[in-house]
Amino acid sequence: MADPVIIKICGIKTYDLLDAAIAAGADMVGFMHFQRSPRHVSIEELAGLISAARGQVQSCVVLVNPDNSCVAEVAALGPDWIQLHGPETPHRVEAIRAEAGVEIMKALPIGSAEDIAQVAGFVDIADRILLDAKPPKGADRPGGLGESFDWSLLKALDPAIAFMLSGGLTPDNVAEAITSVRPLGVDVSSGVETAPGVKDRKLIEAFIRNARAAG
Ligand SMILES: O=C(O)c1ccccc1N[C@@H]1O[C@H](COP(=O)(O)O)[C@@H](O)[C@H]1O
Repeated sequence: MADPVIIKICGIKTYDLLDAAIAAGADMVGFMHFQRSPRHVSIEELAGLISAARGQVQSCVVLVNPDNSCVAEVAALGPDWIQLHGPETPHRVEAIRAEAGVEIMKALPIGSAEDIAQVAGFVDIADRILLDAKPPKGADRPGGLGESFDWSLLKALDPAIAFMLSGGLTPDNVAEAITSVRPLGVDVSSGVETAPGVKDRKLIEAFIRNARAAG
């Protein structure tokens, strides 16, 4: 029997919604530390949220092209994962992984067949790969826009490469995403919100229920 799909609820800002995601059966929760995100939380807030998650659900801090001091500050809080969601090169991912001493998930933007080719360069360097929709030109952030990409592009990916899928997932399309793409896991932010940065307990529950039913 295949392993159950990993479910990550990203962009959690409050203890209430952290509890809701845990109660609904999330495997991972994500906390954004990126000023331009509507889901941004400060280092002080991160400290509390990571502690509250510990032992209950895996925690993941999402950073965008962080400098060494940011990596050190976040790593000191003891998250299970750091997600790198910017234009970090394989060399930089390797350096951050060594510096942080926590597992690294590298997000890669997919918008065309050429984007598939870059994935292989990160497979032996990151602990996990996350494939997300490429943001439109001029977007003010590299993710969390609720946009999906053409999943059929993934047919060109080496089937031995395991990855998590994100970008525009919702309670309504997550089952189809799982059955057609067969990802290692799914990651959602906008699709379980009523407005940017405002998570909804019922949408989190519906997303996890529908993902579990499919996966
Ligand atoms: O959520 C954000 O604001 C964000 C900002 C910068 C980088 C990544 C961000 N979010 C990540 O984007 C994907 C997809 O999100 P969505 O479901 O399409 O809204 C997810 O991994 C978020 O962690």
